[in-house]
Amino acid sequence: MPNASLVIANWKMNGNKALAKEMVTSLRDNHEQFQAVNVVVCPPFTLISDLTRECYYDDIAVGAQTVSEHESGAYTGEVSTSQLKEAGVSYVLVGHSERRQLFAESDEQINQKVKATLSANLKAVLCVGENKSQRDAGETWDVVSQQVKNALQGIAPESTGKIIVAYEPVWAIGTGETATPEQAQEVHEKLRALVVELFGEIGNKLPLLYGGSVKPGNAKELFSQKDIDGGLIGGASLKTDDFLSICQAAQG
Ligand SMILES: O=C[C@H](O)COP(=O)(O)O
Repeated sequence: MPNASLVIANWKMNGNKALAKEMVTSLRDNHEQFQAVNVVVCPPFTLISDLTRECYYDDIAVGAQTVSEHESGAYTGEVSTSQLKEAGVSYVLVGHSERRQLFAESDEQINQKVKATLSANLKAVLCVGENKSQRDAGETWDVVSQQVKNALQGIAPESTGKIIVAYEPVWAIGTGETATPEQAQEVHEKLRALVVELFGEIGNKLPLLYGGSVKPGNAKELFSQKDIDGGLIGGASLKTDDFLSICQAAQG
């Protein structure tokens, strides 16, 4: 039976004002069906104010898809943690595989972004995951564990309450090829042990999300796995009905 606590929508470079309104209206109207689930929507920067304006009296939080590791200054095109905070953001995705691949974000930069996010008292959603060739070579856990260790280097256990880890196998992102619940659980179980090793017992409370072609049809089974506490949803979060079904599946 699913008992997932957190579902995050990542709209990537999609969406518009109409979708922002439609999504919030739909989540609001159906909220009693997923009361036990924290729902976060991460739109493009330009739609953050639309979402925060619509959500401010609801139990829906707004997130950003990335952030600068710098506080302010001559970084054309970047957005800082304090600017996000002022805009009403409470979650930040850090180290999404598209940022790593397409924008060459390094482990060191991701570590700085996690630190900047936590210092601003925002929640950091650290994204990790192996690509197809790494999985085929049997390197999944080496890759994932190293990404987690590098990103969380120097983070004090006191910050654990503001960290979420999202396991997103790159080969499952936007491909329709979901990790099986067993494949996902296998990595999540190791992730659970790793965060306990890094932070102590409090690591047992750190939410571990699965992402990668989560759909209404597979969400319930994925969310039923012991160490899967919710999902990071891409494509299906752009369709109001699908996203709603996934939020309902999280509650069980
Ligand atoms: O951040 C979300 C993930 O990249 C998953 O995307 P997807 O659900 O379209 O596979």
